[in-house]
Amino acid sequence: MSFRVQPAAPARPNRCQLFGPGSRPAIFEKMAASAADVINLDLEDSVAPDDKPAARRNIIEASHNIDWGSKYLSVRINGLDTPYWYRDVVELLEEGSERIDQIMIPKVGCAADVYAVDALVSAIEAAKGRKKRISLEVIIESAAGIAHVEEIAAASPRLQAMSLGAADFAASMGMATTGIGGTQENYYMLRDGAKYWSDPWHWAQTAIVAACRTHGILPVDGPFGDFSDDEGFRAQALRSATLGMVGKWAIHPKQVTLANEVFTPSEAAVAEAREILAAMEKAKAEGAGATVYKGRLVDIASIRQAEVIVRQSEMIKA
Ligand SMILES: CC(=O)SCCNC(=O)CCNC(=O)[C@H](O)C(C)(C)COP(=O)(O)OP(=O)(O)OC[C@H]1O[C@@H](n2cnc3c(N)ncnc32)[C@H](O)[C@@H]1OP(=O)(O)O
Ligand SMILES: O=CC(=O)O
Ligand SMILES: [Mg+2]
Repeated sequence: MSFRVQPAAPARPNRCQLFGPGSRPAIFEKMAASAADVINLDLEDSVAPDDKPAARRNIIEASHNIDWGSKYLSVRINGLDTPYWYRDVVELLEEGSERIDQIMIPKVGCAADVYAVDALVSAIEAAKGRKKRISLEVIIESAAGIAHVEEIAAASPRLQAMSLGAADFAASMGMATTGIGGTQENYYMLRDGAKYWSDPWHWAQTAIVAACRTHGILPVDGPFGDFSDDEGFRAQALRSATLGMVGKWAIHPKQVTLANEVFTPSEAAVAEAREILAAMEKAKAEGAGATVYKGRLVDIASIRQAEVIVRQSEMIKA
């Protein structure tokens, strides 16, 4: 480990972030009753321009009137290139209740984008005497966002989470696809006439995970657009979890269970992790730094790997 120790990410479950348009208040109660850890009420791309003011009102009212239970309540504001974002922040924090936990900033391209929102949030909190310190989350969904991902991750002590937004990311990168996440028909290797599909989101995900882990932020996989394709969602989510992401968005309620399943360590995985820890305790007592578990090497690094799984499981149960 570097002399600069890797900070821990916020210790709260973030297995599924359920989205819903702020212009559709009829679904807010259903979102609150869902099994998602995080709720994202949207003011951005799922809300038509003429509906933005009404959507703000709906979200402000819902922050006062709906019982959101223990959910982490986040509101996605509009991008900093629009005329809407400052009113989103001002109205939400001047009139919204203390129940709002977080603001999500879309299409972040550099650290200064986060700094600008942080400054506005800080001023309103102080002016209004708000008690709860609002946290921030960002979406990496542009060429600039991925190019500056590390400085963005370091941009504010308020920053808790960072998602990959596959739809806007694909558009910004000029990718030849209209698919939101998952396997892309034309992204394959060819060998002896057989196609082997590859993952075009992989490099962006790993860049996000590395930036997040460096700065103690939760890395999250964004939307999977085809909500009729459960197996496609599961495959994408399993890849994300394997790479170190802690959760995934749901853009339809049926994706919540799928995300929770993938991002909750299975009993078998936890049992195995505990066995590895026990095997290493025994090795340590015998003066060894490495031993054999089920025919394979485990050593002191295996302790750290196993602890990731045990910690995740205990945090979810708490
Ligand atoms: C690329 C991005 O930026 S993604 C993030 C922004 N996008 C969003 O927020 C979109 C979120 N999702 C939605 O708006 C909707 O789910 C849609 C438009 C995709 C589909 O909506 P519908 O056509 O109503 O879906 P469907 O008929 O299958 O809904 C089934 C039930 O779930 C409810 N429901 C639909 N969406 C949601 C939701 N996001 N949260 C909670 N409940 C929901 C419906 O009201 C319906 O309830 P009912 O059985 O009591 O009648
Ligand atoms: O905002 C999300 C995206 O995929 O774009
Ligand atoms: Mg987007």
